[in-house]
Order: sequence, then structure tokens, then C-alpha cells
Amino acid sequence: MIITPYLNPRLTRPLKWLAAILLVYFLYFSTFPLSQKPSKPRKPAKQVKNYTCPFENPENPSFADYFSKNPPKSLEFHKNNGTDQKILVILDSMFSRHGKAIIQMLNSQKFAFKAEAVSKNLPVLTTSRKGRYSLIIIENYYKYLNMARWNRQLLDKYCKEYRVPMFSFIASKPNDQLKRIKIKGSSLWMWQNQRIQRLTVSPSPIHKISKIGSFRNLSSEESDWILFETSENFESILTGTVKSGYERAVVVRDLGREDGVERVIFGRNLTDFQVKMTFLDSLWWAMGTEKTFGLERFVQIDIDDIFVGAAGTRIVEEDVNRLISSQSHFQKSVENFKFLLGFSGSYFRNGDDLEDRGDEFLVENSEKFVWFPHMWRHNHAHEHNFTYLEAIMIQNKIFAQNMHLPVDYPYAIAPQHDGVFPVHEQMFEAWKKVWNVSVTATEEYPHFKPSTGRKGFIHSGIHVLPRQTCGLYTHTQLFDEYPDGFDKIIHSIQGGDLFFTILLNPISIFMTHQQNYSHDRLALYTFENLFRFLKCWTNIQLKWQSPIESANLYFQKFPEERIPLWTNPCTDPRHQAILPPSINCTQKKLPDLLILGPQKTGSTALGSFLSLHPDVSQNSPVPGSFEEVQFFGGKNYLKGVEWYMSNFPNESTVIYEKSATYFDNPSAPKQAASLIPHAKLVVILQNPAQRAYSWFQVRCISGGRYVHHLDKWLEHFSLQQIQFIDSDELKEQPVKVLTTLTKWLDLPDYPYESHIRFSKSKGYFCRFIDEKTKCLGESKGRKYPEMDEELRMKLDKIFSLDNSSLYKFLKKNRLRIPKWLEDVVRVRA
Ligand SMILES: Nc1ncnc2c1ncn2[C@@H]1O[C@H](COP(=O)(O)OS(=O)(=O)O)[C@@H](OP(=O)(O)O)[C@H]1O
Repeated sequence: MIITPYLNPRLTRPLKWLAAILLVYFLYFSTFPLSQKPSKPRKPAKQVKNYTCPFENPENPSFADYFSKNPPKSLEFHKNNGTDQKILVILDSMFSRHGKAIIQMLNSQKFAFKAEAVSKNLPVLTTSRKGRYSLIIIENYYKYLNMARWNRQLLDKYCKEYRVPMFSFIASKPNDQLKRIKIKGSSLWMWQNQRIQRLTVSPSPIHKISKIGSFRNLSSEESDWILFETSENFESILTGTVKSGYERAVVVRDLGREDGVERVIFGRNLTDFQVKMTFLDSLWWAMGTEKTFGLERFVQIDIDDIFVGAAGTRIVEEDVNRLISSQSHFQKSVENFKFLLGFSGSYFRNGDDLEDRGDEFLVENSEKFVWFPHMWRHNHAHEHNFTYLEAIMIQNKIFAQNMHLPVDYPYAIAPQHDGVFPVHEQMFEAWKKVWNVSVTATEEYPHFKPSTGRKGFIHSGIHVLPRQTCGLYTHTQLFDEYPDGFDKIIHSIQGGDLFFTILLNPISIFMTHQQNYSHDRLALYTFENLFRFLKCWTNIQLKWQSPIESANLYFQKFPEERIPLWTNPCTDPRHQAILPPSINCTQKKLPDLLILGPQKTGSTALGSFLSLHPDVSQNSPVPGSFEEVQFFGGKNYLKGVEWYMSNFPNESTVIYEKSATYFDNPSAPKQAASLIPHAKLVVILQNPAQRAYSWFQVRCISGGRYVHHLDKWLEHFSLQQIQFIDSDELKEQPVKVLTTLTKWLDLPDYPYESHIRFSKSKGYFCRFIDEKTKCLGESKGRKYPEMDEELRMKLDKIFSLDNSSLYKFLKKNRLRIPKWLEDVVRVRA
């Protein structure tokens, strides 16, 4: 009987909870005695034919021969002439479906990229030192072919000089009568509006995942394929066979022998899985070794709620036997494979008689599986505080001890990921205390959708891994009742989402439920066929490893994900639904404006003047960091969103914070854009030589490389969100500066002239409040000798390239150029 564990004398603190739960149990079981739970008749598991590989036909041994003669090539990669590891994507429009598919693929592979809609102006391709991009993707090849001549020349020159490949896609024009077309400026011919009967992976060193020689026959009537004629300069990567037997390239590699530019041109979009795999292989080839995941893929299948489920839907003894035999069978496809079973002890023996026996049988065979804790009663963590969470976790732990469940790894999953992201600090603490948890997983970080964008993070010592969706939920129990038809899951397995989930993620952790293993055992069918399909079409090696090993591997591969990227939980309805009560989304708790600095440019003065406005409020002073919050890019960031919010006690039209450390901090732009994407930003431009001198140390030169840092902010914020202030003007005419800033912030006018006065003794403008002049403290506006001419010249020289970039940047964007900048640029000219 499961009641005994609750009397364990070790439980002192959470005793009151236990007593309450015991009482509920007593009342429940006295009303519904355990022995009276007759079983409903069960449907026999439906038999559906498993997937067979089209080219692994024993009657056609030539393909077996082919593979033995053409084993997967060692991974070969393209080498460029030293550029940043970043991709430039020129899209037809930012909203095209195909463009989104390309972006999702890049996101999933965690490649850095810049996506722009095609326009008259090409983005800047080089920095003063090197090339910015290692690959150029142009969504529509026609747009490239018809580009203004000088733009195309510029692009080609860049690709040649830096040995950067170009990828592009070309589509048939349905009403065009011309079938065979010569591509402008090249000897390549293509055929449009073609129908193909077979698609075969050609022997190209670009392929890594795709099996060379693998093919499928196409029954579809689609006649919009583009096919390229191959020659010694143009190799096929993916080959289409037409009815007459001719073979032409669906994806062609331009070896660059004619004009020095290497290209991969796709005659089809990414809707076909073989083309999509070829695109993935091409991406890896172009981006080089470091960025690939290799051919190993780790698969973990969690059955989250092994005892949770309504009577009649649960597993019985026969299902447990099938689970055991399937586990051994899967080990042939997935090295070391084990199922991970999550338990909420309270639901043990909660089905009908047959199902209760199923639960018992599972526990009797517990050592065959890996077990991990869920919550005692599938509780939602955000609704509870530490004390309660600790109590129910202890209950679940005692259940595991009494049942001798082997909980071998410090791994746990929260029901519905509740408490993992958005982070419920008290759950993290309780997990660590009761179970010593160091690894978990969620689908919710940073957001549920797009699924290709899910990431991991480490918080409070717990490694959170991304979790993938496999399309099986508590209600998907029968083949015939699969939502939107059984074909949907077949499609997902055979080259659809589920198949690509494995290809696109080095580690896939799937969530399933016990119902998926009862009745039709849909989960066993799904994974069996997924593994078959992967084996047929790819060189991928499937493996299982413990969650701890997965966490180590994941954060070793993606160290940049260790620090979480906080988002505003109030803007995602899924996150809002699981927020701890300490976060109140009806209150405004995040700033609208950041004064970024740079340091020593007058940022404190600007903030203090702006705070005079009655509709403006700022953070409460933070001790230890000159009153600044210093959240983005600093160690305070690890304290989380709730901590950041707690710094803004006053709700006003404009809430701002000024942390002069932000401007040149490399992590701040991304972190700020993730949490407050609509914030306005203020940057103060001071002569960098003067700024450096203000610190009396030339080591603060880096912060004066304004365009270098602005580039990073502009990757995440639009130029319209940024206001530039001339530091000299702020010093000499603060009222004018504040009046302009107030307008830009859409605030009502304020008579700053009555509240800002020049102080002769300070030598600066100060606030004038209640008939008293209030200047900044001694550390601001210090008195020291003027910079000597020699040092000034030295510093001007150091900054000359950066100053001229700033000048060009402001001019190009029609922004006001500070007088000091006009002066330094004129002197150099
Ligand atoms: N009104 C007023 N009062 C005082 N100081 C003023 C003012 N306007 C501009 N400045 C200039 O601001 C410089 C300090 O800049 P910051 O506040 O950005 O410095 S910090 O990075 O936050 O430490 C400070 O630099 P130092 O003169 O080197 O102290 C001043 O030159």
C-alpha cells in the first residue's frame, strides 16, 4: 500500500502538507475502493506496414554494390580566404515563404547571418580589415542576374577575392513557352517546366548527410522542375531523370571556372526533402568544419507521465512487454538506446484492473529503464512556493525509494515544463535540494515556435536542454484518430518535420506520454519508422547517451548558449500562462529608454536633466555600480528578469535606465533587443580623443570606435530607435538637447530652462530645484589640465579611421554631424 512512505520520520518540515494529502487520499480510497475497477474491453493494436527503403531492394543488388563501391566520403569542406563566419541572405521579400524556410534552416544550424530584402543598395561587404560574409545566399537567382551591373560586379568581385560561394534558387516561369534557356553571362543551360521521374543523389563531395546514389521515383505530376545541363564546368549534385531517360541536374555546382565565382544553384525550393537535405549539406560544405554537427545524432525519448492517464487509456502488461522488446529492438538502430520514464508517484495504480497490473509489472521491470522524477501529482510548479514544492518532491522521492526505481541521473522534467522557462526560481531551488537536479529540458525557450529556434541555457547550476516535439500527445492514441489524418504523421516521418528534427539537432529529446504506448502504440510505430527512414536516406549514426552527457556535449558545442537570453514573459501568451505570481503583467516594469553611454560622455548629466520631466522615471539607485543597473552584458544579467524588473518601482510614461557600460559591451545589444525590443536608445557622441583623455588612460580607446559598436546595436535595433546626441552640445546647451529628446520621446514639453542653470563654480550646467542648484558629484565634471597638443594628435591618429567611418555613417543616414567630427575629419583631409 502506498500510504506507508508518508509516515517516514525524516519528514519534519513538510509534514503539514503530507497530512493534508493523506486525508484527501483516505477520503478518496474509502469512496472508491481499489479492488473495484473492472477493465473496459481493449482494442487490438492496429497493424500498419512499416516503411521500406525504395533502393534497398534485395531483388536489385546493384544498389548494394553501389554503396559498397561508394562509401560516404570523408567530410570535405570549402575554404575561403578568411572572412567572418557569417552568411548574407538576400531575400525576395522579408515575408516570402521560401525565404522563411531558408532562414529557419540557418537558425536551426545556429549560423550567424544577416537577412535583407533585395534592394538597389548592396549591404557593405567588407570591414576595413576583412570580408564580412563567408557565404552569400540569394533567394531568387533572376534578381541576381538582373541586378544593376555595378552591384553584380561588386558582389562577384567579393566572392572571387574572398573565395566565398554563392547559393541561389531558380524557379520555372509557368507561362513561358521557352523550354531551354541559356543563363545570362554563363555557358550554363537550363530547362524549365520539367517533369521528373526519379531523383538521385549524385556523387558530389558536398554530400555528407545524404547517401550518394540513393534515389526515389516520383509519382507526382508536378511539371515545374528546373533542370540544368551539366558539363566539365557544371557538376550535378542532385540529379533528375526525365521520362526519356535523360539525366540533368536539379541542383548544380558551378565550379567557378568561367568567372571565378563558385555557385550552387537549386532548380527547386526546399519543399522536397532531398533538395532540402542537399541544401543542408551545401551549407555545411560552405561554412566549414567547425560549424557542423558531424554525423552523430543523439536521440532521447522521454515518456513523461508513465503513471498519468485516465482509466481505459493506460498501458497494460502486454504494452509493457512491447516497450521492453521495442527498447532492445531500437538498440539495433540507436546505439545504447534506453527509454526514460518520468513518474508522478501519486498516480501509480490509478487505472482499471488490467492497467493497475500494467503499472505493477512496469515497476517489477523498473531496472530495464532509466527513471526520472516528474511531480508528485503532476503539479504545476508556478502555482507553488518552495516549501510546497519541496514537500511534494520529497513525496515523489519516497515513492521512488519504496518502489526501488533506479533514478540514476540528476535529471528531472517539470509537468508541462512549467517553472523551467519562464524561470520559477523556487522550483529550481527545490529541485536542487531534493533531487540534486542538474539537467532538465524544455520546449519553451526562448519560445515554443519556431521549433527550429529552440535553444538551451544554464541557470542556477541547472542545464536546460532544448526539447523537440514529435507530434505525439496524450490524446494521440489511435492511428485512425490522429489529428488531421494518419498521413500527417507519415509525412512528418518520411522527409517531413520529424525527420528533419533529427538532422537539424545534434541532440533530440522527445516528449511522449504513456498513452502513446498503449492501444495502437503509435509511438513505437513512429520511432520504428523514423529510424528506418533515417537509415535508408542518410549517413547519420543514431546514438543514445545519458542526459548528463547530452548536457555536457550540448554546451560544449554551443557555449554561447550557456548564458540565457531573457525575454519579456508578458509578451508570450504561453509564458504568461505559467508565470509565478511575483510577476504581474498588468504593471509596467521594464524601461522604454536606455541611455547607452559611452562612458565619460555626459550620460549622467543627460539622465539627471531628463529626470526633471514629471512623466519620466528611472531605476532606483543600485549600490556598488555607481547607481547604474548594468544589467545587459554584465553579471547582474544572471540575476534574471524578475530582478531587473524590481529595479523600476515607478510606472511613468517613460521609464529609463542609464548604464554607460552598455554601449561597447558586445553582449548588450542582443540581450537588450531580446528583452525590450521596442526600447528607444540614446547614444552620446563625443570626440573619442577627449573621451579617452577624460579617463586619463589611453586604454579606454575601444569604446571610442563608435561605428564598430553601433554596427552591433543595429543588428538588433532599427536606426529609428536610436537618438544621437552631440556631447559638446549637451555640455553647452543642455536645454536645447533635452527639448529635442523630449519631443522624440513623444512626451509633453517641459520648461527645462527654468530648471537647468549654469554653475560658475562647477563650470557646468546643473539642475535648479526648489531654488537650489544641484550639480553632479565630484566625480563628474572634474578639473584637470587641458590635453596637450602632442597627445591630442596621437589620439586623433588612433581614431582617424573610426572617425571617418562615423562621418560616413552619419552622412549616409542624413544624421547631424557633430562639430568636433567635422573638425577632425577636415583636419585629416
Ligand atoms: N552638466 C554636467 N555636469 C557634469 N559633467 C558633465 C556635464 N555635462 C557633461 N559632463 C561631462 O560628463 C562627463 C562624465 O560622463 P558620464 O556621466 O557619462 O561618466 S560615466 O561613464 O557615467 O562615469 C564628465 O567628464 P569629466 O570632466 O572627465 O569628469 C563631464 O565632462
